[in-house]
Amino acid sequence: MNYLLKKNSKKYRLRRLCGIVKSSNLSKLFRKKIKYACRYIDFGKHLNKQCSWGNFRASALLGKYQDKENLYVMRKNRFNMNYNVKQEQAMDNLNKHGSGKLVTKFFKMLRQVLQASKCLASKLLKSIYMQFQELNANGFPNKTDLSKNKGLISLSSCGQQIFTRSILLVREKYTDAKIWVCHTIAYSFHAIVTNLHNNIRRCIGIRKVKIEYTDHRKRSICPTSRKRQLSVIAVDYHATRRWSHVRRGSHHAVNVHPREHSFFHSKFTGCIKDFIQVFGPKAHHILTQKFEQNRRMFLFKALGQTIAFLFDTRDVHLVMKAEGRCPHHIDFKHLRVYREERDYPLGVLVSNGEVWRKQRKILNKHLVGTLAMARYFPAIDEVARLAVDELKHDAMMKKDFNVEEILSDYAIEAIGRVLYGYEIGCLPRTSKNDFHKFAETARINFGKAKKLLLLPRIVMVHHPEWREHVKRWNFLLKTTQNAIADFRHRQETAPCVLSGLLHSGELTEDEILINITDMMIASIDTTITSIQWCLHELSLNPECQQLIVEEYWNEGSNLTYHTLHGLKFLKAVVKETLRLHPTGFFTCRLIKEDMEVGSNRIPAKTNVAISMFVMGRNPFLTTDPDSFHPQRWLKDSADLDQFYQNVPFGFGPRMCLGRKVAEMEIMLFLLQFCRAFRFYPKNSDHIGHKVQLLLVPSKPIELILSER
Ligand code: HEM
Repeated sequence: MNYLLKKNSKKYRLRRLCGIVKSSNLSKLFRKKIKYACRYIDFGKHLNKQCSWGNFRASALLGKYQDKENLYVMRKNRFNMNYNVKQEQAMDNLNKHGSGKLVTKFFKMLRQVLQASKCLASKLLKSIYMQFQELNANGFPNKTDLSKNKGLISLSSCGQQIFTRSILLVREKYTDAKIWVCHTIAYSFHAIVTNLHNNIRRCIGIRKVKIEYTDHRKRSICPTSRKRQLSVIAVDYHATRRWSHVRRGSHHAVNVHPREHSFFHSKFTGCIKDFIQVFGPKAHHILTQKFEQNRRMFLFKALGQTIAFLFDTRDVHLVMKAEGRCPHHIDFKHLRVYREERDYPLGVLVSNGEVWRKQRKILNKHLVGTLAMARYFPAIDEVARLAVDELKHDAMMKKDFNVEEILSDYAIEAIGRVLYGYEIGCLPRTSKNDFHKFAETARINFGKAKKLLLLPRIVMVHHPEWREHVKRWNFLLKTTQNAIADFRHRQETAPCVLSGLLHSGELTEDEILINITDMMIASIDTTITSIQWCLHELSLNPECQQLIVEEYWNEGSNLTYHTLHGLKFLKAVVKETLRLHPTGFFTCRLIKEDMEVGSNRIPAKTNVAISMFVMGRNPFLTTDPDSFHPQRWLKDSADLDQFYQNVPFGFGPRMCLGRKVAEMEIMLFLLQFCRAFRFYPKNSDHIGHKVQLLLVPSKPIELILSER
């Protein structure tokens, strides 16, 4: 019969109620009274309907306490605790009407209660939501907080919406957290939880939820037992701790176990528009939005490609731990196809697996060790001084100068000296040469790459842009070939990467050609942009400029590679700038094995992307994430969250090959620049970000310089 009635209709609920009452050994008269009284009961249109249904049913069952005393106890426990029903009014009613009319009066009172609860429940909802917001802002409770009772949130057993919302909030942060619920009345709780099922499923985007009722010793318990009396919800951070401070036996633990869920049915899937935007100028903005919505992961699936963006440091750490000896990078298809068609080796940037590992090991010897870096220090220091001298000269002659132009010359010359060991003619400035053209071509290539990257191979090689791409790459390789030939003709050069590679004979000529070209390309724009951002932040914070200079004088003016690394504040300025403005704003890995991210399973061979921009500004990892505050890096910490806040060069064995060179270039330029000038922004315009494969300033950074 019930099934013929529309679900959730008043009549349907009534029938169900009667069914319950029947089974609870009540007198015939009592059942009749209930039936009658039900007509007057407000089912809580303004509340979540199912939620008032849960309360009502629980309350109705309690109606079997027919004597005055018990009703009072029930009323006190149940209603006064949660709904603030006026006790005296209820007592008056009881006294006036006596026990004969008790049942009818009980339902009248219940109606009042439900009406009163409308506004109270919404208040409660608000307050619990606020508590969660506060917890969100201050970080979720950790073990210590839990033991101090922080993180306990009182919850009305009626608050289905609240409960769902709370679970949702908790799950956003800790998907594998256990949710502990201690409740007022097991009956109503069970009803709510059963009804909640659907809501939870909808909210957290999983298909099936298995709910287990266990006590604090993990023993199964009957959900309909009526022993428990407390109304608390809390989160056990690592699901290892028991609620020792909650009275023994006074709570139930409800473990919400998501059943295994297919990754490809995740509700956090972006549409094709999102996917294209992720390669557009507002990509950083889109990712920040997705992070705010989903906190943990977001999936872009379009044009035959799937990328899962991970936002949580724990997941990123898992990726890093699982990547092994040979991390698999995203496929730079446009470069790979060009090289394969011409029988060139793929080089360290494009290759994967053992081929990559072999080359990377050899290149590491020349670009990563302290010994190698110390050898390049004098050359880069000299180029930094030359660049600042040029600026001083321009300032003295009151010439119009462009910091970006000088920075470009600096970046090309500095990497040129590291790779080739001789002056490549960009600083001191002379006329434009092939390396200027090389940098310009590389820049164009960077900008156009995304168009080709999105196309399938067969379409890509027939696209008009492909011909241009080939021409540009022919030029880039030719320039490197000429530079290598030039190196061979020279009698003497400073220590450099090329001499090391040629002498060791570990790489073939073609491998050297491709890797040197890639390194040159990878270094120029990344370094220019990073220095620009540093200058921008320092111009807004003149006290930091002063601190850099003071630190330099305190360390003693004899600068070497080792004393440079003693300049802690300068280092912190670079770190803080790259946290706020990571030039390469995301990196990718192809995961080799299935990975669990909360309730989702990411299958092996999926591209996983990690956004340094989003992680750097994650409010859960640091306080005041949008402000420039280098001091936060002055105390060393082994904290995982802090580590992943600052990964502008990537992480693991596949981390940027030129990290040490880039850091040295940036630090030396800033040091010389701050020693020479005080500088301020030319206008007060806000400078935002724009993505051109790299994260660059949305407007040119213009400075006013005054000599120190
Ligand atoms: C501030 C400047 C720089 C930034 C922000 C930067 C950033 C990055 C990032 C984020 C990656 C990907 C790392 C990963 O996937 O985990 C990368 C890779 C790479 N970078 Fe840099 N980079 C910079 C300067 C340089 C310089 C100066 C060189 C040249 C010596 C260079 C050469 C490379 C190469 C060859 C790779 C590929 C490494 C591999 O796949 O094994 N980069 N860089």
